[in-house]
Amino acid sequence: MAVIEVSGLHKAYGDRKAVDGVSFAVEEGEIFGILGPNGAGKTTTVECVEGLRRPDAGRVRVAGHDPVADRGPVTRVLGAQLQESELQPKITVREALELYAACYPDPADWRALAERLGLTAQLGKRFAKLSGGQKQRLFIALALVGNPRVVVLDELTTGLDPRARRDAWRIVEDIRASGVTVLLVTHFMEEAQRLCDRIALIDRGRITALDTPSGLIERTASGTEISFRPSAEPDMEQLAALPSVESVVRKDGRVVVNGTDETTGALLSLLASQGITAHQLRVTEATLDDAYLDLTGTDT
Ligand SMILES: Nc1ncnc2c1ncn2[C@@H]1O[C@H](COP(=O)(O)OP(=O)(O)OP(=O)(O)O)[C@@H](O)[C@H]1O
Repeated sequence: MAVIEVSGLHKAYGDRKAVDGVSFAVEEGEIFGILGPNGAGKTTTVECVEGLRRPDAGRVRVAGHDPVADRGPVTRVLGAQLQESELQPKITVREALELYAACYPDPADWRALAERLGLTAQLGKRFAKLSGGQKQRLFIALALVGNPRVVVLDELTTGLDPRARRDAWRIVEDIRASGVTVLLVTHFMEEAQRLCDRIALIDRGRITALDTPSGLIERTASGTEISFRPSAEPDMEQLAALPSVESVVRKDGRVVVNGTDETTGALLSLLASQGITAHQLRVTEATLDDAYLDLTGTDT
């Protein structure tokens, strides 16, 4: 069942079309990624989902409710970690959690939440004294304290060091495992590939592709590259006739075959049947980066 439905969403700031006909549906229990370069319209899209912006046109529903007209019901099902959030510098972690918990009719146990997010030792610490990773973990806790069905995480790991980023990824996986649907905005490929069940690629206000990470990668022109030094000269025509082969070339004493995952096994069997050994074998799979460049023609 779709817990978020967006169809034909348009939003402009003056003459600038920030979102230009975006449609997607997020299924209950998935991590759905919105991936795109700066200024693509990601934040504007999720702000319309959160009810923070009124769409110029189109329909948005969160658990069947209109986020602008039905503010109350939407606030009860949706938790949000906003991009570049701030709290009062002097508020402590405990005070922030208590304050936010008091805003909901059926809040989560904030102490258990703090424990789950590794914040127990920081409960007495003031917001201004927290590290970047601790601040982000607090914002995730505040997004979860209302026991939401859906949580929106916007640029969660921007500015975090690699360790804090990996900690945040584990937390996102844990949130999904607890049954909460996640709408994740990011411009990090690795993050989208690792976490998301499905990804909408957005560029200049439009969705250019929507698929699973592996589905997006399969669509890319750059598939699997297999290269090796043959122990004896192979028959290049036979190599070119293998399944899904796009090209076979000789380069610096190596044979370079471009194909798909299916090509690798067939190639190794053919070489074995001819008594040829593939020395220094390298198999390179396309990544989400390649798919992104192929599908949008833009770098992140
Ligand atoms: N309040 C605003 N007033 C005017 N223009 C805005 C406003 N907010 C966003 N824009 C413009 O709308 C476009 C989309 O911005 P948006 O923040 O939605 O993109 P984004 O994909 O989230 O980008 P980023 O990754 O940089 O946050 C951009 O060109 C941006 O400059």
